[in-house]
Amino acid sequence: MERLPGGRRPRLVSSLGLGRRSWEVTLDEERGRLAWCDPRPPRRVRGNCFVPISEIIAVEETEFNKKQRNIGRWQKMAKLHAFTVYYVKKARNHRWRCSDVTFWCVEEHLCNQWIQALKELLEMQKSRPKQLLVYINPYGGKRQGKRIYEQKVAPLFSLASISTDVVITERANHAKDNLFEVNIYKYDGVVCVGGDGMFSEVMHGLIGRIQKDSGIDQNNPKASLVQCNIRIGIIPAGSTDCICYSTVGISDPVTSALHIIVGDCQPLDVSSVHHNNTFLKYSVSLLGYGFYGDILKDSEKKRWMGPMRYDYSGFKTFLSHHYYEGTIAYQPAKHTHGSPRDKESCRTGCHICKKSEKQLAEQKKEHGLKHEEGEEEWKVIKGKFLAINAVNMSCACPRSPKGLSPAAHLADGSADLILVRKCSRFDFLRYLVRHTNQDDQFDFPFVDVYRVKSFQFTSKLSEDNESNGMDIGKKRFGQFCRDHPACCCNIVNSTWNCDGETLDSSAIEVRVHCQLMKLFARGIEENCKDEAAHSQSSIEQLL
Ligand SMILES: Nc1ncnc2c1ncn2[C@@H]1O[C@H](COP(=O)(O)OP(=O)(O)OP(=O)(O)O)[C@@H](O)[C@H]1O
Ligand SMILES: CCCCCCCCCCCCC/C=C/[C@@H](O)[C@H](CO)NC(=O)CCCCC
Ligand SMILES: [Ca+2]
Repeated sequence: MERLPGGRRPRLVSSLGLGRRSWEVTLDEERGRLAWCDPRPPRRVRGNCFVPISEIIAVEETEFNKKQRNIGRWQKMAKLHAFTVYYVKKARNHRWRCSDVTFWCVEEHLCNQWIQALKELLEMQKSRPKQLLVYINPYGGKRQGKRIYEQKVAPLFSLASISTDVVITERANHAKDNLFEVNIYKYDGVVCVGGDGMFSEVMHGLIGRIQKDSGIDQNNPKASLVQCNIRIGIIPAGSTDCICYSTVGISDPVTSALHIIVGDCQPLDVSSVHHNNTFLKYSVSLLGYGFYGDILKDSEKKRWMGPMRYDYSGFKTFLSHHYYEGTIAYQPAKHTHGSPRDKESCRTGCHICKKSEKQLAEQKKEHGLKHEEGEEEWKVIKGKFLAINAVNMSCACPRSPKGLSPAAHLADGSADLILVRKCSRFDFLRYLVRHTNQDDQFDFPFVDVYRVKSFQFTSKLSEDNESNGMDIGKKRFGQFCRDHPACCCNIVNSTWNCDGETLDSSAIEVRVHCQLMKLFARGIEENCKDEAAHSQSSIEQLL
């Protein structure tokens, strides 16, 4: 066997046919890649290509005649043997596609040797799922979930030899209830086909099931929750698909399916939301009061409009320009090094999230499962707000590719609390427009942003009701402030939008749980010029 530079020993090096030419193909186990190079490349064509083994989807013996173009004299001289390697091809804007390359040779045993070596290496990729539980919401987004799964995702899972149990949901909460009944521990992951609402259901089912099995009471706001190690994969087929977009960089079913196949793992912070020692919900993307709560409440009546409902209700809510009075108390996130005003965003392998992971592991070692509530200071803010948004991630989505808080981290154990105070309609519009361009949306005197590990909110109305008893008269006399009829000050409460679902209570207590769950994703990759993608395009010129 030949030696590579530095005396390293490749697993296999052979001269194999690719198209009409003979290539030197190397399976380099140490560098973890399959490489092929043309010893005599035609002018202006680069003759080196490689695929990381971690991004190979499958390898299959190929019936040569079916797959190949005319390869000239070789075909006439002997029976040829071939194998095809399916791999991830990275395209623009974080989009992944399944590409393939077929190598051929005359000796059957050489072909088999290659297939076996590649299969052995794929078997060694221990983070790849073998068995998945799939929930499909047939009514999410544009009602394409079932078609998307059957046409785009299932064939890839089957190519990668992943076996699946598929449940097509028949009602809301079907998936969540089902996760309390099935043996979840036999699966390497759970896949949801739908939008953020469907993801939320599956997350509640999984986290809830793990706490139940571990004897943790979710109603205790101070409980130290048990991490969920069964990863969730999101095949986007909803209206906003913010969680998929913010963790993968694109909302595209094939890209997400490939991240699942290669066994990516992205930890995710989860916020628990309580009211009066009662558990309400978990949130991973947006907890929004005021503007986003009102949009959601209005849009729920317009579900039949599909994804367009958010534009319609967004416009209506913008015109109504309601603001709400209340008090926020928060604990700053001192453990994390970033700030919401950072220019750098959370990306694959983020060092800030890695630090939090280390801290979490140390905490666990020291205190076991016991929760250590730091006696850290609470800061209190009273005011009139158009929007109160708490985000655990950037909340990037196709409507706003940089999101509500562009520098928020996926797994640092903190949330960004954004307070948009009473301002004119024009200023609020300027603020919204900055979500769609490169300007800083926090650079306004009426916008404040804090990185927090927990917060509480009470509306003025519930504070007044608590101190005076329920003032029914106030409610009956219409919903606007009687002292200032034109001021848009709303004496009824807004609603909390919790990852796209409304909460029943306006007074809430929120705590961020660092890396409580994991996704089949790797965060957003830096936009580097990908060497492999370059080489691949030159192969295509050759074939
Ligand atoms: N078979 C079903 N019938 C009715 N509702 C369902 C069914 N299956 C799931 N649901 C519910 O539908 C809600 C919305 O689903 P989903 O998130 O997939 O779509 P969406 O609302 O269009 O997208 P997004 O959440 O991204 O805005 C979920 O909260 C889920 O509980
Ligand atoms: C003049 C143009 C101004 C445009 C401004 C655009 C700003 C868009 C920011 C979008 C932020 C989305 C946050 C994600 C929230 C999800 O958890 C939730 C569930 O899917 N979606 C909504 O509540 C749906 C929320 C829909 C908001 C429109
Ligand atoms: Ca976070």
